[in-house]
Amino acid sequence: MHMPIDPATIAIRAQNVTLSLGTRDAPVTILKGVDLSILRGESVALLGASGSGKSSLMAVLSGLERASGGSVNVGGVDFGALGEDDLARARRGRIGIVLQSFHLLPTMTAQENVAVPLELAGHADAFAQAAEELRAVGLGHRLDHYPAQLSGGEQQRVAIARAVAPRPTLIFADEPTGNLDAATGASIMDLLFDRQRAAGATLMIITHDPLLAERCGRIIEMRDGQIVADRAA
Ligand SMILES: Nc1ncnc2c1ncn2[C@@H]1O[C@H](COP(=O)(O)OP(=O)(O)OP(=O)(O)O)[C@@H](O)[C@H]1O
Repeated sequence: MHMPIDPATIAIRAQNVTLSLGTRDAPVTILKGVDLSILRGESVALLGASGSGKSSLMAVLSGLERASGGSVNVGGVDFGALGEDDLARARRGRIGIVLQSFHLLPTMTAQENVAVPLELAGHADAFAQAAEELRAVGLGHRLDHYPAQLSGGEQQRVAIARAVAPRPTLIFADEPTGNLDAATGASIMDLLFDRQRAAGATLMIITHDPLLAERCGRIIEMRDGQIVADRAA
């Protein structure tokens, strides 16, 4: 018998999501009706050819981009029903994002980079907690270093510490190992899974690496703005 899924266990529900960008005269339809439910605690790999819409889907699911049609519900919150301020508030502390090119603030130390989202989320002891998070990713000896003084792998560790520090329920990673050599990338993935488990978070990773995808619990494949495959890894 098909059991209905308890809504409390659903981290993300997307229904018939479309996304059109470009100009009014030359609109480009990027997402063409995406239906997707992701359970709390799942780890999901998003695969697909370049231009298939992976980053766009992640942008919509993380509230960075608004869907043109359909609905996006994250943790029971309907993103489409929220104004800009409420959407920003809903995202803060709930969603952590790790990107391929790290996106650390160059004028801030590692500790300051990690402390910023904690301060925004209202943590009184943001700096002490940031140091703790950096120790958890093996960078306790690099607190006062600026991004330019860190290797790519170290910068990605800082970015992961920053993303997970506010204890988000959702972690999105867009090709988090894309700029790293294979060995460094593998250790970064170990770390990401470790921090996901520690936070009890749901994880979605965009990757071109089939081996990395197999380490996730579920693999979703996109083609031309649609989901064409969805299976357990
Ligand atoms: N602002 C925009 N205006 C118009 N088209 C866009 C815009 N942003 C993205 N696109 C187009 O949408 C399509 C999907 O892009 P997206 O970045 O989501 O793909 P992707 O699967 O993540 O690709 P990659 O693996 O190369 O990062 C591409 O054809 C891209 O050119």
